[in-house]
Amino acid sequence: MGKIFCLMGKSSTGKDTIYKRLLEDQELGLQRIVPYTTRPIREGEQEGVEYHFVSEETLQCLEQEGRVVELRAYDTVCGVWKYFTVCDEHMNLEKESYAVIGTLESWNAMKRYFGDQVMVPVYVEVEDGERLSRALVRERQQATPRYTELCRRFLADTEDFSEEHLKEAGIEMRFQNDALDACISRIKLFIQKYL
Ligand SMILES: Nc1ncnc2c1ncn2[C@@H]1O[C@H](COP(=O)(O)OP(=O)(O)OP(=O)(O)O)[C@@H](O)[C@H]1O
Repeated sequence: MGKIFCLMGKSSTGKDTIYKRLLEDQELGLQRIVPYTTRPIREGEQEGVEYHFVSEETLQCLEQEGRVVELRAYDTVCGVWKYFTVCDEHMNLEKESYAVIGTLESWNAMKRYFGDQVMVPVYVEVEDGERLSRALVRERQQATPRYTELCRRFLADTEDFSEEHLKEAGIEMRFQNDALDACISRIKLFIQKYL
């Protein structure tokens, strides 16, 4: 049976960077779970790459079939957009293992759906001052930096990833992302024990 390795952590802890490197690693052979959304496709995006872009009707069908693993709905100025994970025909847990980036909420939902035997948490941490500094460097590079949103997320993280919430979610092991390569090596060794 394959595993699903779920990368979690506060904002700017390096989840996306680590995720890409893990997926590139041929020795691990981890697969991606392409998320679904009901938001319209944007220029430059491709169906099945960033997301599977589906209608509200398709979402309802998937829900009726019991295939929706977790769902988040956002009330935007363009209407309600839903982002969700589907256990679809592309998934083959008998043969493959997967990597995903998750929130604590999606982690809990995936655990309920796939069970403890399948789900493995990979929780990434960075000292707060360093994390804020990395977030700022990244935001400065954006065409329109959104510093208010950066601050909002930074503060929200404290509550979202409180020790209490981590304990409830059964997350004990932590990976410090100080030096990137060393952190990825530690995560790789950890993952290999399950494969
Ligand atoms: N070990 C590291 N040392 C220095 N910079 C790093 C390290 N790891 C990642 N970074 C940088 O920190 C920034 C945040 O990393 P990344 O975008 O991967 O984080 P994230 O956890 O996916 O963030 P978010 O959840 O906010 O999208 C990026 O600019 C990335 O290049």
